Parts: sequence; C-alpha cells; structure tokens
Amino acid sequence: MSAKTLYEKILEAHTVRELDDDGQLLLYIDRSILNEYTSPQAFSGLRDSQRQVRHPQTILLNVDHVNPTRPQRDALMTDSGGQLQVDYFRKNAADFGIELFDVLDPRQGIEHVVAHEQGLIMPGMVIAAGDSHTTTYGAFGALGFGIGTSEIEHLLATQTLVYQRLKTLRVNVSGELPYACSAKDIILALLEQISASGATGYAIEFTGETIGALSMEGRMTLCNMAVEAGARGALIAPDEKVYDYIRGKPQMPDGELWQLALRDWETLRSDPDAQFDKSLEIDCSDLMPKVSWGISPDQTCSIGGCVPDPAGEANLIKRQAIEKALRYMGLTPGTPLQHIQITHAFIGSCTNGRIEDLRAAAAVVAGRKIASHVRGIIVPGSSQVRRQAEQEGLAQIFADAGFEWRQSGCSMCLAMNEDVLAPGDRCASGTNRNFPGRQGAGARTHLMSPAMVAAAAVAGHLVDVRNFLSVGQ
Ligand SMILES: CC(C)[C@H](C(=O)O)[C@@H](O)C(=O)O
Ligand code: SF4
Repeated sequence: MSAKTLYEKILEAHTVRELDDDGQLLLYIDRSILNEYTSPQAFSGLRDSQRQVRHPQTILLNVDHVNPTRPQRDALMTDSGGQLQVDYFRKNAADFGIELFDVLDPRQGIEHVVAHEQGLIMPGMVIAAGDSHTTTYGAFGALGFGIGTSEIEHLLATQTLVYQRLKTLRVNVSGELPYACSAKDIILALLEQISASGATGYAIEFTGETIGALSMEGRMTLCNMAVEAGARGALIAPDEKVYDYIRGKPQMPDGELWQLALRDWETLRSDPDAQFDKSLEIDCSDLMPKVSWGISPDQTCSIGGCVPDPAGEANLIKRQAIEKALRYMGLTPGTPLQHIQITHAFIGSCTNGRIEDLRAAAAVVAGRKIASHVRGIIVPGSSQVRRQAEQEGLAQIFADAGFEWRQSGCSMCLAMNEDVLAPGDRCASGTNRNFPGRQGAGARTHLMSPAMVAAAAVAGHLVDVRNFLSVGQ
C-alpha cells in the first residue's frame, strides 16, 4: 500500500466515484453550514425543481453576515436587503426542516466559530459551505472548503459535490514563536513569502513543532487565512489538543462512540514517507509582528519596516501592484509603518474573534485608554465568546479603555451590515481581507493580530505591540 498524505486519506474515505482520470470525483460531504448571504438562490433552485434537501440534519443555517451588532440586540435590520435575506433564510429553514441559528439565538455567531462551539466539526470530516473561510476547520483535521451557490444547491439535493482533487503543499513551521507573535503573524508571513496566489490549486498541510505548540484558536487563525493564499483546503493532523478541545461539545458523540471515533482519528496523519507535490519551510525564530500596508493580504511586512517604494521593484507587474495599493491606501513610499495614523480599530471576525484573541487584546489595553481620535470596536466571534468574555472581565477592560462592546457577527470584517467605514477612514483590523472597499467604500484596512490592533488603538497609529507588553506578561 503506497504512503498517503492526510489530504489523500480524507479524500479517499469520501470518494463516491472517480469521474475521470484527471482527479475529478464525486465527493460525499459530511456537513454544511450556510449563511443568509450565499444560500438564497440555492434554495430557490431547489424550489424551482421541486427537490428536497437530502440530509437536512447535516446542515446548519446561521445568520452572521448582515445582522446588526448593536449592543442592544434586536432583530431589526436597517438594511431592507439584509432583512429580505434573513426573512427568506427563516422560510427556508422552516420549509426544508433545517436547524437555524437566528439573530437572537444564544448559539448565534460567525459560522466558523459557531460550528466548532457546537461540536459539529470532527477530525476526518469533509465540510463544504457557502463561505471561503470554511478552510478554518483544518485546525481539527477536517477538510473544509468554500463553494458557490450552484454547488450549494447540488450539495443540498444530493449530499455530494463534483470535486477536483488538489495538489498537496506541505508547509513545515519550525522555531519557537517569538514573544508577542501569534498565528496571525505566521500566516501573514506565509502570504508575504508565497503571495496571494501561492497556494492556488493546492491543499496545504501545516506540520512542524510550531504548529503542535499552537493553541486551537491559533490553528484556526492559520487555516482560516490559508484561503488568502489561494488554498482551497488547509489541514493540521489532529492531536490530543484537538480531542481535549472538542470533547463534551454539545453535538460531539460520547461514551463508546467517542472511543471508536478516537481510534479512527488516530490514523488521520500523513504517512512518514508520503509525497507532497510541493514543500516549504517557515522558520519562526525571528518572526516579527506583521501588518499589511496594501490592498491584498500578501502586501504585508514586519512592523519595524517602511511602506515599500515601487521604484525599487524590478518586476513591472509587481511595481504596478504596489503603486495601485499605495494610491488606494494614501501612503507614501519610505514612510515608517509606525508613523501611520489610524482612525479606527476593529477586533472580531472568524480569523481573530475567539476568546484567546480577546484575551490577547485585553492584556494590551488593560488599564489604558484608546487614543481620543480612534473609534475602537470589538465584535466577539459568537454570542458564546461574548458571554465568556463578559464572565472573564474582558468586556469591562475593553469598555474602560473606550472600546465599543458589540454583539456577534461578521460586522466590520466586510461591512455588509451597518458597521461601515467612511471614505478615507483607516482601520487597524484583526480580520483577514484588506481589499479596496472591504470595510466601506474608500476605507483603508491594515491587517494585523488582535494584540497589534489593541496597541494601535492605544497609540493612535500603527505600533509594535512589544512596546506595550512587559516581557513575561
Ligand atoms: C460572503 C462570503 C461569500 C464571503 C466569503 O466567501 O468568504 C465572506 O464571508 C468574506 O469573508 O469575504
Ligand atoms: S467574519 Fe469576515 S471573513 Fe469571516 S465569514 Fe464573516 S465576512 Fe467572511
């Protein structure tokens, strides 16, 4: 029997049928989580063709993209388009018999936070959902990937998808993560190294001692943003940390079933001599906190650096990309990144809206105030994270520092609700995408870790978080 990668093992266990000799196959999907934004036409398609949902119990509908995150939560939308989407979502849940986490449900939150909180994600699963950051579940040793609306319809009707096998890329991460650096800095460093298309056509497997040492939250941040490098799948082999994290979650099996599952999950690792199509190494020993300066997550550098000078770039395409980014971002070549003033600070999203992220940010702002010209907003990744942060006293720390403490949702990660920046606003953001208009037309986004956002909020400009933490804290 030939040696296999983890990706190949998961794929093999879910292949219903090979469709051709070029890696196209019919893939069985274990679960799907759908949002109100990308699912409506899929349900309309089912209605038009009078089809039912094949396995409604494997699907979860969760409102996250358009709902308001005002502190006093009500179901009212200011946006009539959003209201229509949520109304239709509710109708679809009722008519097709699918569970719905509605806006006021205590389990509601961003789908990629809610899914694992509820114990819906198990090692070895294949999860396809109408959202590109479904790669997050790789942190659990599950293959997750985003699908388009017509694929959602196919999945709902058949529980399968026509899937093109990916090539495999092993990213081995070594070295102790330096003080104040986090998984966010690792993934931004990877993006800087391989570019936003560096993993297109690949499924990544992250390996190495640094990955083993990362918390589950850190692993999720890493796999979440793997899609920003083009990877339609990111995996980390499950270990004790995963089992401890998922054990006892609401929908997780227990007793004998759990024991059986554990035995199976222990086979979920790449064989020692398995062949990857490509491999690369990242050494974290001298990693520094990263910030993005451009309009793509790979336009990133260490906080000690300066805004790049397009004149220094020999490659014409890259030079033009830098010029375009600097125009949009309103930045001058050679400016030290730490001189860039901000107007907003945002912590949240499926990348960095989990409890550990909020703890890291609170450690920076505790006893401090955010700069008077900065509007700071914290949107917990889920209602559960919100409650936990309140119990731990983090919410109070943020409120005392001058942050707005919100309800959960995607919010200012992509500005589909009322949390929208104005043209020219500049936001230090713990999110994953800095595309033009992402947080509002003409608004500028700098991606960084939540601790770095917290430090920027206090300083009023981009800053090295290491200036704000005493060693050993
Ligand atoms: C709205 C949705 C399709 C989109 C995605 O797929 O990722 C969004 O969540 C995002 O982060 O840009
Ligand atoms: S939090 Fe942001 S990245 Fe995550 S699903 Fe919502 S919009 Fe997409």
